[in-house]
Amino acid sequence: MSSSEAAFTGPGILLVLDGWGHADASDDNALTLAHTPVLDELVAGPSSTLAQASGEAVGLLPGTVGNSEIGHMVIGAGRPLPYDSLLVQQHIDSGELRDNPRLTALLDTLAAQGGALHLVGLCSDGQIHAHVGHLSELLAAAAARQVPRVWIHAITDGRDVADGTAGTYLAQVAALAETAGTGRIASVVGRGYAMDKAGNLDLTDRAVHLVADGAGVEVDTAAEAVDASERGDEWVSPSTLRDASVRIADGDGLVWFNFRSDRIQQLADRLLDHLAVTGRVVDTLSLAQYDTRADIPALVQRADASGGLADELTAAGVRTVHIAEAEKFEHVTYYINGRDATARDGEEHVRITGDGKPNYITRPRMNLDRVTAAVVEAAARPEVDLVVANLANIDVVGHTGDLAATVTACEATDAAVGRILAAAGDSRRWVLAVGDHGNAERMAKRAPDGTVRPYGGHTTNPVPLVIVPPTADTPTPVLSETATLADVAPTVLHLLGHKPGSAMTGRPLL
Ligand SMILES: O=C(O)[C@@H](CO)OP(=O)(O)O
Ligand SMILES: [Mn+2]
Ligand SMILES: [Mn+2]
Repeated sequence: MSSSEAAFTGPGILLVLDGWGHADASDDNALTLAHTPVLDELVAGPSSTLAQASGEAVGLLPGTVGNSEIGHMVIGAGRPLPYDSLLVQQHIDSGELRDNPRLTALLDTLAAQGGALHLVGLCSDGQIHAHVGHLSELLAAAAARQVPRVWIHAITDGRDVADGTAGTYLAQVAALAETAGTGRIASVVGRGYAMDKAGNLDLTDRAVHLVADGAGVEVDTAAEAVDASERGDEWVSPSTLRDASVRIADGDGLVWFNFRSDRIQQLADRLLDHLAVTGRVVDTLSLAQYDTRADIPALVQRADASGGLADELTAAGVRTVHIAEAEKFEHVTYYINGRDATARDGEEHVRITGDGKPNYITRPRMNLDRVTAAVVEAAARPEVDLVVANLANIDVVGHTGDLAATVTACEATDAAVGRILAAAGDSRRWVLAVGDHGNAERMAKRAPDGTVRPYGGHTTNPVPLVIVPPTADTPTPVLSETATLADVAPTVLHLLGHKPGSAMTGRPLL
């Protein structure tokens, strides 16, 4: 029995530092540029290793950057899960998507009755919410079934891919439509409007009226809409193509091609509500399953993510408190529990909110102080066996692409981790700190045209995974060299004195 086994079993804190990736020091690594003495000491210690958090290690296509959804799902499941993007690609490669009976029925009805097909989704190859290759397959399917009119409602990115690339992707979409022999861009809108997930319905409704009614700035080309943006690709004003001036008509069809639900579902529900109240019946499908209020049939079903930490902890009667601010609340509850929002017996959810719509560049601390205080408070409760928390700053501020703000976010996170470690020591709790994917360690990227631009997106880098003993005099475990996010749940169960779940393929790291 290694010493760490005896000394470590007891209450703890599972702390996800969102966007905390590992890369060598460089002038675009906000984490190494920042003064982070606490994190530096953790990463340099013997109970620190690097965990793979992207690509096949977590159930993504090889070479695909990690993301918060799959990151938290795999942290909770204790095994890689085939993510929606991978499942969609498999259905495309096998021909199943094109022949999907739900899709062919919709397309054949449109062809027979002369209805238009509207395709709505994020136009980039970021692989976090969508991929233009999936749009290409839908265009080919529509062409094969002779749908008379196919309109593309393009959402521009600038967050999963470098800002300033939307024009390139829209040109690619036009070329894909040309190749498919059908499809034209009818509208263009930034994801800031179309993919808000924080309930800012004023933003969502701008996208609703654009897609449904063609209400937007009139432009002659999609590039004109992009070039007119004063706030980058994420905030391209809702723009309608003059020579299309499309509105969705009764009897048309609508297919959503984002494979990830959390940032498109608000638009999907609002748009379907608007169509319903304006008397338009529109057959709607989504590429993958959505968590919308409306029941939207999906072309590709999700992988089962049950049998993870939440199920195992509930079965063992372990009491947990899950804490995050709004930006990452679903991640430490719904996703980490295996896409299940139901709080288990013995599970408390604490959602920290702030005041108003923060500008993360001017407020890189976000609501970190409130989140930290909630973690410290939960850690002091002896009846709480496990605190599960997410500190959002490194990722959310990293997405601004602003290096200075992200450095500040890293430094604030470092101090917060120091406070949490002190609270853990006071209540003799171990801490497992881990990133869910990389982000801040790479804040610039060479664009296709060779220029180096700010980059706020995720990375394929491994993430630090550190275990801190409950007290200074407890032996410090030496962690194995290689790990993946699938090893977190088995390790947490081990640290709580339980064996890994039978569905888990990851293994305890000590
Ligand atoms: O903000 C988001 O929706 C994505 C990036 O598009 O990041 P994350 O996976 O960290 O939520
Ligand atoms: Mn994340
Ligand atoms: Mn992110």
